[in-house]
Amino acid sequence: MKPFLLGSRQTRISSYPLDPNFKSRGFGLVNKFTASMGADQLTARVPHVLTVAGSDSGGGAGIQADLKACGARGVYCSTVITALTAQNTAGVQGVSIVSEAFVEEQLKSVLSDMRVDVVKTGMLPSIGIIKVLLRNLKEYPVQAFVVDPVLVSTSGDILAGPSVLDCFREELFPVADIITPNIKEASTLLGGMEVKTISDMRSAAKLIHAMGPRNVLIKGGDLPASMDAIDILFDGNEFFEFHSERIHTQNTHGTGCTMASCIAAELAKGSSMLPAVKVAKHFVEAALHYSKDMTIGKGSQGPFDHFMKLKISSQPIPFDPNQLFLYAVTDSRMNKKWGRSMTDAVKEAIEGGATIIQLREKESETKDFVEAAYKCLEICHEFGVPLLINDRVDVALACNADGVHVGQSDMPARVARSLLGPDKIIGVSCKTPEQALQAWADGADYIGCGGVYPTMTKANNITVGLDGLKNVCSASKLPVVAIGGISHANTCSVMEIGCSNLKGVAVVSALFDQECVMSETRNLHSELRKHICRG
Ligand SMILES: Nc1ncnc2c1ncn2[C@@H]1O[C@H](COP(=O)(O)OP(=O)(O)OP(=O)(O)O)[C@@H](O)[C@H]1O
Ligand SMILES: Cc1ncc(CO)c(N)n1
Ligand SMILES: [Mg+2]
Repeated sequence: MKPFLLGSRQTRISSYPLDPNFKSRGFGLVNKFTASMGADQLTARVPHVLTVAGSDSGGGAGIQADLKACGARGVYCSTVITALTAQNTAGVQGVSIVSEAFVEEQLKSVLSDMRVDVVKTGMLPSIGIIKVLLRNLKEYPVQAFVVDPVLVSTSGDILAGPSVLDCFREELFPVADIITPNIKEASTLLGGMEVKTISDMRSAAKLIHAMGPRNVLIKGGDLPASMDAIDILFDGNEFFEFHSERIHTQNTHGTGCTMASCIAAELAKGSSMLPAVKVAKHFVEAALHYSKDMTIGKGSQGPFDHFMKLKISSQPIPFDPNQLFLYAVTDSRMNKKWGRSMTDAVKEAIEGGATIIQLREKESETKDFVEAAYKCLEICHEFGVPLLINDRVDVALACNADGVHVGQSDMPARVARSLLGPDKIIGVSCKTPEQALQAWADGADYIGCGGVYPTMTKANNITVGLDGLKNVCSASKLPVVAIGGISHANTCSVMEIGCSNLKGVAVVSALFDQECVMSETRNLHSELRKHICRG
């Protein structure tokens, strides 16, 4: 990924909206609600973008893109719908324009009640709707006004006819803090002027700036496919070029709406214009990259995944207590001793029957750990086996592992849960009934109890014995896996303590400090199965 090439000199862009010198173009710095707010309310404020745009039934562009972009960027988004479109991945099949009166009713409902920081517009299909909007913004001033002059969809369908062009140029643009035309829109706004190169984009930005907006961003998504995706920002003094790698995908439906919403969201959070555009550009690039192979419909142009969560491979494997049956914990020192990579160790253990894997890496650099964890996750998911990371919540997040295992002196399970969300697996090492109850209260999924027997793997570890294990199991509301010095030889004694929530054994040396990981895992698996048969 290439760095952004921002202009060599950094011109002053009004630091917005926290800079008291900043004056929004059209609607003044202070919204009625801000002025009447106490300090307490200000500290608890939620950044808020109101989008005034059309609905896309396909969910990729328009209002739906705006909601998702703001949600992904941590900003509240309210919506005033100007038109309904029947739209999908093939194009626009129909448009139904909302009446001016009802657009006004929606505007009043939102603006008279909520504190809106930034208004962003998309599809504004009639002069009447534009005028209603401008009138209401005068009555309810906001801090910034972002205009995406939507005219034609990428599929070539008209979303706002030529009749609105004069009103755009004469009334809307002069009060906008930024307008964000794509190449075709820039050309149309300039009476058909050719916009095909970076140099054309610069000329167009300058000419459109003369129509009155504070900033003009010409988006280059539709430049020839061989070029990087380059956008040009002109603030009246200086040009800034934003370069990103062109992602080879058809899933670009809604990139423009998303870009403008993301700029609006950053402004609502208090950013100034230049960093807001930069963040928006990064966001669109990352989301396109993530979604490049996604399929939603039969048509040629798909939407992208704003939350970057839809890929099957990124879905965590849900927790099932039976996964604790044969719990393999890899050990970096043992792998080194036997000349194995972490991935080889994981693969062999899974092929031998391991039902869950934990990576316990005490030695390698974080970069190498993350890289190896990625590869292990791929292998684990090929077999439907969850992958947990010992101690390192950061590594689990970075490689999107299925969860973590934390000890009593690691990150508290409650904090890990808030960072990892409700779906990831969290295990906690416990030696006492009190710790087991705490783990349950903190939102853990299972307990690792031990050392059951003395072990060389963990220095200075207190051995709780079979009695300690029994105490923890009896007190625990969570499933338990026994750990510490467990091998083929003593597995039966462990599993026969008579606690139904003891679901399996976790092993390190018995699998990995051995010549053949796969056959040792297989042997242990058959030993465990004997217990099931008896139980
Ligand atoms: N294939 C791509 N790879 C990387 N960035 C892209 C790609 N296509 C578009 N972009 C970027 O996405 C943003 C939106 O630009 P684009 O020119 O596609 O807007 P648009 O035509 O208004 O979008 P749409 O009409 O699909 O909502 C810009 O930052 C652009 O550079
Ligand atoms: C509703 C709507 N707004 C904007 C666009 C432009 O992407 C679209 N395709 N549909
Ligand atoms: Mg486009």
